[in-house]
Amino acid sequence: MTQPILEIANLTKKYPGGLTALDDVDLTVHKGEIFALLGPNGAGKTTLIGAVCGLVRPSGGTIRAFGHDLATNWRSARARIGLVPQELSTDMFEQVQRAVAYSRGLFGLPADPARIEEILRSLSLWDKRKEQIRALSGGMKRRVLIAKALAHEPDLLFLDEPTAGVDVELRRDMWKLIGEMRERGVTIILTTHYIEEAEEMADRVGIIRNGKILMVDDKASMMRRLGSTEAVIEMKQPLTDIPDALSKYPLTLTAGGIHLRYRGGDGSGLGRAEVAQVTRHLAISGIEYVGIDIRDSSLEDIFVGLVEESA
Ligand SMILES: Nc1ncnc2c1ncn2[C@@H]1O[C@H](COP(=O)(O)OP(=O)(O)OP(=O)(O)O)[C@@H](O)[C@H]1O
Repeated sequence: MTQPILEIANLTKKYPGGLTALDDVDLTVHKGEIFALLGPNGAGKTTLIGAVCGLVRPSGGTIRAFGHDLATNWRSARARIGLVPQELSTDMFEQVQRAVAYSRGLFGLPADPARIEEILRSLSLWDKRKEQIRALSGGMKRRVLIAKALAHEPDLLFLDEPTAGVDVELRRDMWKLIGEMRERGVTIILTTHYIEEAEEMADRVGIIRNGKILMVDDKASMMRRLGSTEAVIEMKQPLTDIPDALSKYPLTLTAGGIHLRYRGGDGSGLGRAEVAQVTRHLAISGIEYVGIDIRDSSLEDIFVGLVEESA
């Protein structure tokens, strides 16, 4: 996973009116990876995708895709990029199969009914191929968007909030489908509000807010770097002080001394090991406790923390 497919440097977008939607963004995505761009509403995710797909004109910076500078070599790079937008804007009266075949033609590729059939079947759209898009359910419309984006067999696929507003079952199907596309060698960049989605699917996660990339890392090292463990040990009798022998651990007393709280570790298991040491010490010292509640931070906790910190 070393070959860069997309290299973005110092990318800035100021919209007329003065809003800076992208602020000096650097980002490199490698061949074959699933990259999730995670950020709250208005963070700049759609603008970033739009800049790569030629829908938004950057105010500054460079974008290279497949080794070509998009400013000078846009057409050949764009033909290898697919975009699944958030919403279907055209084609409502068109039949599914024709709309998908048309998308392929837009990129100058020869018609290939067998390929279109394969795409429609893989998205469970084959039975609906003769239906008008407007007659489909929301979930099926979303599948049509994906089929249209895959029709010209892109090497790099952008999915802008692929599962926003879809039910749990369809979300699972989407995840499966994205996994299958990756197996076929497609590099995937998806935007999402759903931490669960980034956690489940992505190899690497970029967190964006106010047009700035706050952090890019693979999930495991993000958790190691920013993760922590929290535990509440419920004492049988309230403690007045933390025993001296436990002073090296990140402990506090709350709930009138009934709760001995631990907050520390680094997401690598250290926190749990330290909580075990604390309870062992309590047992040896004859200090009784009646329960332990222990929890490792999730990517969600990390995301919320980062976004709040930068607010
Ligand atoms: N055409 C435009 N003109 C002016 N401002 C715009 C335009 N498009 C987007 N913006 C603003 O740029 C900022 C970034 O918007 P963008 O749609 O890129 O965010 P996003 O992260 O995709 O948000 P969401 O998750 O809500 O889709 C927002 O403040 C938005 O209002």
